[in-house]
Amino acid sequence: IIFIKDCNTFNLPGPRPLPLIGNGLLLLTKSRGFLPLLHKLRKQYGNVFRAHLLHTVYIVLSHPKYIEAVMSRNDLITKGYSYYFLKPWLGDGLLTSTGHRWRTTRKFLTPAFHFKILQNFLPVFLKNEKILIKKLQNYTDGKAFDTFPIIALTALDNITESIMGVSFEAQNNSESKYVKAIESLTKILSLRMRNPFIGEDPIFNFLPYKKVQDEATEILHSHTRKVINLRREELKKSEININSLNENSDLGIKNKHAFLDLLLLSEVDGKQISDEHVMEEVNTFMFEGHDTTTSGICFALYCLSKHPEIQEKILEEQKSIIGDNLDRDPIFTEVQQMKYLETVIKESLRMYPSVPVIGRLVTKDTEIAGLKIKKKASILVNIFEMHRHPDVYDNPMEFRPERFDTDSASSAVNAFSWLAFSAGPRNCIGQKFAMMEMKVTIASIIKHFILLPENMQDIGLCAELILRSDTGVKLKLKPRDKMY
Ligand code: HEM
Repeated sequence: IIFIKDCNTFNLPGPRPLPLIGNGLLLLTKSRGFLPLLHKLRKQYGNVFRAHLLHTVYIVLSHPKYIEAVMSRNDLITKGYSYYFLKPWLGDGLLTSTGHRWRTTRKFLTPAFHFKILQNFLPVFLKNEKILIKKLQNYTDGKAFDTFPIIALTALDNITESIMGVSFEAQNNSESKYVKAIESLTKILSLRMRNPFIGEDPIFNFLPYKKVQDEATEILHSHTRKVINLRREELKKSEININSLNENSDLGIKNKHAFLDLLLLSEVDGKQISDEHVMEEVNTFMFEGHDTTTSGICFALYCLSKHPEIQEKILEEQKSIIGDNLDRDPIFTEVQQMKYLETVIKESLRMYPSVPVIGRLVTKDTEIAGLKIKKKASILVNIFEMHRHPDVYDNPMEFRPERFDTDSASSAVNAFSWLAFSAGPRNCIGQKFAMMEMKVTIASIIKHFILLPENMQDIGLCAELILRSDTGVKLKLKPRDKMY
């Protein structure tokens, strides 16, 4: 009766809920079935539909008309129920927190991602890209291989050495417990998000998944503790203190390891930041800062492997910026000039957004684009579906970077129809960092190799917090002739 009342209250189309379980059975899919299921439901019920998971109503949006109305609001900043599952791992870090805690932390951390600080990370990305290129030389035997585990280590080194200011050289250790723990934990967390029964703590706590989750979380937390302790030791030995953090260098650049140093040395609301808060932010940024860019780089390489002509255009752009000696490292302003490469990355993030679905919780009765939404509803913004919606992008399955060429008359991309980095107050704080890292890494790979497609038809996309593939994001490599 409650569900029938709910259906009427929301006055939205959607599958008919069963007593108690709602649409729980319908949504019980394997990881690779989740995005196709949301696609099927969108086709059946339209750009906004509802589904019930036990006691929670989910409102799924797939069109900019509704999505813009949610993302641009300052009072819709609380994350949806699904983020609850992230708490044992990320606590109240920037991704999962809300209210005063989120506002003060966001304001305090934003300067750490200023472009003047980002310039200092270019040498880190260039150093790690060179180690990656050496490793990739071992994959030129003509066989297809999965790029994900290799790029994940590069991205992990990039985030730890830049914003954390410490080095573990994950790329030189082929087995990274950290990367493996993230993979198994995100699998369990996404299962809990999809499966309402496993989502319930009293059931989950008795399942073997709980033990796997606890073990993986401990591996991740102990790695984070190591990062923090190492940086603490280095700070003790160095001249850096709260006063030097606030001083600008000649270039107007604050301390280059601003992120972790800020957390360790500064005060918020008149108090030193607690150890627990520091842990939560470091866990959040280690995860958000490497798994997302890994997914972004791997799917971009995958798209490029199917488009030799686009690889050539990237190479042409590199020559026009760097000159004929492509072995020379780019400087910061040159990375910013790589506009064509940027359109390639945007187009690849359109088709393969690293974060395919995001959620918000409605904390008071409200109206969104003419829809009356009741308190406690959970909104799912289906970025993946919107990015492939034929009403939003013509021929959406065609890989066409020119869509994002701002000089071209045909580029008519509305600000809210490309949401790879989300938008509004809770957009991605690391987007400039990510774009620079992806440009540096992809440009270097294209300069050294020709990417060839692997013949498999089905890439088995899985929305496991981050977009992955259960078959691996595969391609083949051929060394590029040095004549360029
Ligand atoms: C291709 C790379 C990336 C993509 C596609 C991406 C995408 C996103 C998206 C869609 C959100 C919104 C999530 C939500 O509302 O649930 C987000 C938030 C966030 N991202 Fe990124 N991200 C990327 C890289 C990074 C990097 C490199 C960092 C850190 C250095 C980072 C740190 C964060 C944080 C901390 C948040 C939460 C921000 C807040 O709520 O205030 N991301 N990102």
